[in-house]
Amino acid sequence: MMSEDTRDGAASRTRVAIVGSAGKMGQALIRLVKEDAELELVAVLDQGDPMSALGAYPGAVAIDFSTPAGTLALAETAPGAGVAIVSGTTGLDDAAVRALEAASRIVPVFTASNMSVGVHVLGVLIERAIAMLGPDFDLELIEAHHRRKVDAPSGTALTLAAIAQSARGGDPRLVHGRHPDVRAARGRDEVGIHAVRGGDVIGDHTLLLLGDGERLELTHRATNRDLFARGALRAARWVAGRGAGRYGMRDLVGE
Ligand SMILES: NC(=O)C1=CN([C@@H]2O[C@H](COP(=O)(O)OP(=O)(O)OC[C@H]3O[C@@H](n4cnc5c(N)ncnc54)[C@H](OP(=O)(O)O)[C@@H]3O)[C@@H](O)[C@H]2O)C=CC1
Ligand SMILES: O=C(O)C1=N[C@H](C(=O)O)C[C@H](O)C1
Repeated sequence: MMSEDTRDGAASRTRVAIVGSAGKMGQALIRLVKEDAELELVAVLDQGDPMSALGAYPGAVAIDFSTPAGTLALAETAPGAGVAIVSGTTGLDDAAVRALEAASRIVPVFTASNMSVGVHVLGVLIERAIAMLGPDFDLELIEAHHRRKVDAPSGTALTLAAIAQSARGGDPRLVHGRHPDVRAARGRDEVGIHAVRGGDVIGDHTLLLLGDGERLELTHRATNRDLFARGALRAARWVAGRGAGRYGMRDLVGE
């Protein structure tokens, strides 16, 4: 754990700690926080650093892009430290999900599987398109990410699939990929979901709405990780000083 000295005049700035600081997102966040006059970087934590160090920064916001274990440790520590949470970590296990929920009864907890406003808008468009097209269009979601991503499907794909399932109604089941052993036509009440991994793809998400004689393709492509970092910093500014509770992109940008 490295502590950063508080600079003169820092009192009015939002103090942030970065969890997962040595990672791809952590590094982007540190760079952008240092460029932002409204933010003050007070601590950086990565694998092996004691989360208890957050106890020195009550009122700060911990921004977490790490792993399920990192998120769990943060969620267990932040309430006692009086630190708000902004977490973008995906592929969380039940323990981390439960710990975030428990933490939100004591401190503000902002979570989003994707901190891009564009992806939030994609979710709104998906909801609207499904409502307007009706049940005769088949829904298949495809995501692509870099070769180092460990969770699949992406958190974003799961969020968008849940939006699609809810908009379709009737409890359609999520079908992961198509397997050669399963010889069957596509069911009507399915949402297909497919993960592609390779190269340096930052993050692509497409919902195919496949009808008879026509199809729609709703796509978001991220071309830079700063996109997600900027969203997380906006969330950190927004969440600082709020009451305990659970918050997300809808609270930040509306709809
Ligand atoms: N919501 C969003 O908008 C976005 C979400 N993400 C998600 O954020 C997460 C991180 O992504 P990315 O930065 O690409 O991943 P990286 O693997 O590059 O970085 C994760 C970092 O967290 C560290 N870490 C592991 N365990 C802990 C722990 N217990 N405490 C603190 N730090 C820990 C890792 O250390 P070590 O390498 O030693 O394990 C690593 O330095 C992923 O879940 C990803 O899906 C990513 C981009 C956008
Ligand atoms: O691991 C990544 O890189 C990303 N993860 C998030 C996800 O799982 O949805 C968001 C973004 O697509 C990049």
